[in-house]
Amino acid sequence: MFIESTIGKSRNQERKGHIEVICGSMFSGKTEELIRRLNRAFIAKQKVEIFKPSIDKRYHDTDVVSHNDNAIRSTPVQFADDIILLAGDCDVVGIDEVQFFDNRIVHVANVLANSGKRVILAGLDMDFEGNPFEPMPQLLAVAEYVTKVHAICMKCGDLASYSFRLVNIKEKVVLGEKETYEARCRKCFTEKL
Ligand SMILES: Nc1ncnc2c1ncn2[C@@H]1O[C@H](COP(=O)(O)OP(=O)(O)O)[C@@H](O)[C@H]1O
Ligand SMILES: Cc1cn([C@H]2C[C@H](O)[C@@H](COP(=O)(O)O)O2)c(=O)[nH]c1=O
Ligand SMILES: [Zn+2]
Repeated sequence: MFIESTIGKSRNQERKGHIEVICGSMFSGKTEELIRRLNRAFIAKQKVEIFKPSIDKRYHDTDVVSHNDNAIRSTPVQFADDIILLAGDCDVVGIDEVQFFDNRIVHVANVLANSGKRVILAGLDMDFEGNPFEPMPQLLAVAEYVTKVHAICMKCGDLASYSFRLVNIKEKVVLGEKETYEARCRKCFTEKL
């Protein structure tokens, strides 16, 4: 469990920026955990700005929505660099589906954290082939705090780290939910490859 006791100081105290990454497979609870942290920042009366890539319109045009229907308002952005201006003077920046941004998101996360903001990023660490999903490896490298969450394997009930694609499409980016992907453990993921 991620411990927040040393972070998220109130607005009047001196703030040190940092980067948190929440990663894992599909259905592992990344968005739930992002929403949980952001809601606690709201409760602490911190100024929070939330973004997602505009490509992600699965559940809602603007809101960040989890697979179990938790939602939080967000601003969709096309380019990672847009986030720097839009974040303004906020204390906390949350970004979901970071795997859909290009490598500029690494620079953007560093700029925001260097200016004193708490930056919380959630995204897939692996694609449907089990390869690292760029730019997540770079974000994991620059983050101060990394949380890997796990889904439940739909084949055997073990912990799952992989997102198995159920349809025969080879492009890396294919938006979808349960009809297109299922969470699997390493054994169940690899035996079907
Ligand atoms: N195979 C699964 N393992 C765990 N949770 C699942 C699974 N399939 C559906 N869910 C649901 O997905 C929710 C997590 O959704 P979400 O936070 O959107 O995940 P992520 O952002 O990692 O895709 C869980 O609380 C649960 O209700
Ligand atoms: C594995 C994989 C996933 N995607 C897409 C499918 C979903 O639209 C998102 C992941 O959403 P979640 O909040 O993590 O459930 O990414 C993809 O485009 N390519 C892939 O390889
Ligand atoms: Zn399994």
